[in-house]
Amino acid sequence: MTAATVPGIDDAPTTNARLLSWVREVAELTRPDRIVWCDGSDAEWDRVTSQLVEAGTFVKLDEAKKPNSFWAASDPNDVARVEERTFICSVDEADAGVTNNWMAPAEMKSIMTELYRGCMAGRTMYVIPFCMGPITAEKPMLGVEITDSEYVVASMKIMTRMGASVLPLFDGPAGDDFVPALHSVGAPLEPGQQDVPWPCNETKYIVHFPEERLIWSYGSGYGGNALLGKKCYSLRIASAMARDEGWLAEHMLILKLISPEDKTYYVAAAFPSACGKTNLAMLEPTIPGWKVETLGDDIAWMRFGEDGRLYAVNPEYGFFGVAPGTNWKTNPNAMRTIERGNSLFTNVALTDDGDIWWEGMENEPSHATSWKGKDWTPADGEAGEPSSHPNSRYCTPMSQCPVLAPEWDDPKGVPISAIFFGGRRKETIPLVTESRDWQHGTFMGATLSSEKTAAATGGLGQVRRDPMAMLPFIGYNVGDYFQHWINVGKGADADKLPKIFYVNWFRRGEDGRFLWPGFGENSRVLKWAIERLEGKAAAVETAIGYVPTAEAIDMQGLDTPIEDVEAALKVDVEEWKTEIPLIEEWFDKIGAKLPTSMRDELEALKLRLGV
Ligand SMILES: C=CCn1c(=O)c2[nH]c(Cc3ccc(NC(C)=O)cc3)nc2n(CCCC)c1=O
Ligand SMILES: [Mn+2]
Repeated sequence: MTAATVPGIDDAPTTNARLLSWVREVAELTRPDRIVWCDGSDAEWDRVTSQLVEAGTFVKLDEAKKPNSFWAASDPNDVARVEERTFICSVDEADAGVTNNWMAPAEMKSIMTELYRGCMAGRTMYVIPFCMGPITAEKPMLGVEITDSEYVVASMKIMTRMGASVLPLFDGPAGDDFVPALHSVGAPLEPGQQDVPWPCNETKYIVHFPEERLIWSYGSGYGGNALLGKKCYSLRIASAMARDEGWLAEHMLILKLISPEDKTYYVAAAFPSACGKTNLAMLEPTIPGWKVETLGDDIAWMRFGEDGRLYAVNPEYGFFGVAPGTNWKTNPNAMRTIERGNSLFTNVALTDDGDIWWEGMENEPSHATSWKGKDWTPADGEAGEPSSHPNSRYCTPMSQCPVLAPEWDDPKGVPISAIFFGGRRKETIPLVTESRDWQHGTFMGATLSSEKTAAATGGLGQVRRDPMAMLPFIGYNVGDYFQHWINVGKGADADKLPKIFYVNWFRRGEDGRFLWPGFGENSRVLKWAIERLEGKAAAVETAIGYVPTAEAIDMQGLDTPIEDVEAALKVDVEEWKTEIPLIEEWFDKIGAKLPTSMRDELEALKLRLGV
């Protein structure tokens, strides 16, 4: 059987020659039993979700509790991004840099071609045309994911604009530049062989060929590895595009802040995973009269507008959020979004009455089915067996978010007034620090540090450098990435650039208690930052940047003792002196491609600290 005879090969709803020949080539190699061109319709959703229920991958939730929603359990060995199996296969190794795994493109292609050979036997090859960002953009950012996973088809309908709505674009000028993204779970089926609920392969490769704008993924069915429009396209490939074309593809939320005087400000913020980034994106401010609306919780593409300001769009169409810790206190808007249904829940607990539950959510069930498909009770939780995996996810349509900003789909994007970098540090780093200028702000982002989280496999709790929270997502050399940020600043009108701030919600006192109440109270920090932009708020110039005194923070209604706020804001020169060698170690690791201006910023910091 050649590709030409695969059922579905001629159902192509497009005349895009490049796409047709790529689909034929892949079908030739992977040998699927049939080809389905995805149209993103509700009928298609019903087909693939029913098939997943059939296969035992999905359990349909109670219609009254979560309409049109499903619980899914992955293979316990396929639960997170696999950073050690993620590669940037640039032509030159130097372009991958020290923070990426690299292999020569030709070698990687020969290895993966053999893995792909016949890998879709017994399966359906789905062709998913999608668009990252508004389809009305001047230059729609198109991609096509080929996959043999129904789970991916269902998830991509939530996370991207996909199917019939984007197809016409493939027959227009943007159609020539679509990013091909090939995915297989790597589990061919022999005739008559019974499938498993979560097919995957012990051998996993998540590979990017940046110069070709090409993505090859094999062996994992899990979100970050398999939904290729997200981390693979919108960050790793897009960051290489952005470097070449003079824009920014960043791991940032986008939120809209509305003051009591009805003034609007847009903020982008980068935090490593599990730092509460989605909670900030959907914040319920505690200070009267202030409102937050959401534009995105994970990725921001920022381009200069005619007025010289940076305009951000969110390339995604849904939220793929960390479930544990999400509840009616920490993120009521996320809870309201998922309550509306049309969502997928992976590696969370299934309650006996057909709903989902996870650690931190209200109303702990006395019995449930754990993410491993086993009986679970709170006693198991106490015995260290959580009901849900720490990296379990909800996948839900953005359009259902009650505080979604009306301009969420505006192809122009929104003008960014402030950029926040932040990490999870129990000491040294103050609650909020304003940068001296763009270059100093770039240094803050470049030296961002955070305690490790569950989103990636590996140790929990220790501090790691995570520049701009992009460490796992930079599609090229990290030193060149910093240089690109510096170049963006140089090419712009200084007073049109967003002001850069650094925040840390997680500082603890001697007794180990959190000094700052966080969550909705973070609106007080956002307010201070906005007032700084307006020249209305006070700050003290310190060795590390401009830091508010506790008095400069709006404390009305806050029952946190002012001593705690002062401790949260303290710049302890001695502590910072211990930070310097850690930064030097990080800069030495980057080596020759580290921009001299970053070295200069470090030397200037040492001077200001009296090191
Ligand atoms: C917009 C909110 C950002 N944010 C925070 O600002 C934040 N702060 C903290 C630490 C903290 C935890 C509990 C309390 N207080 C009580 C009463 O439990 C205070 C601070 N945790 C936080 N979290 C949860 C992090 C894990 C995902 C968080 O998301
Ligand atoms: Mn993320």
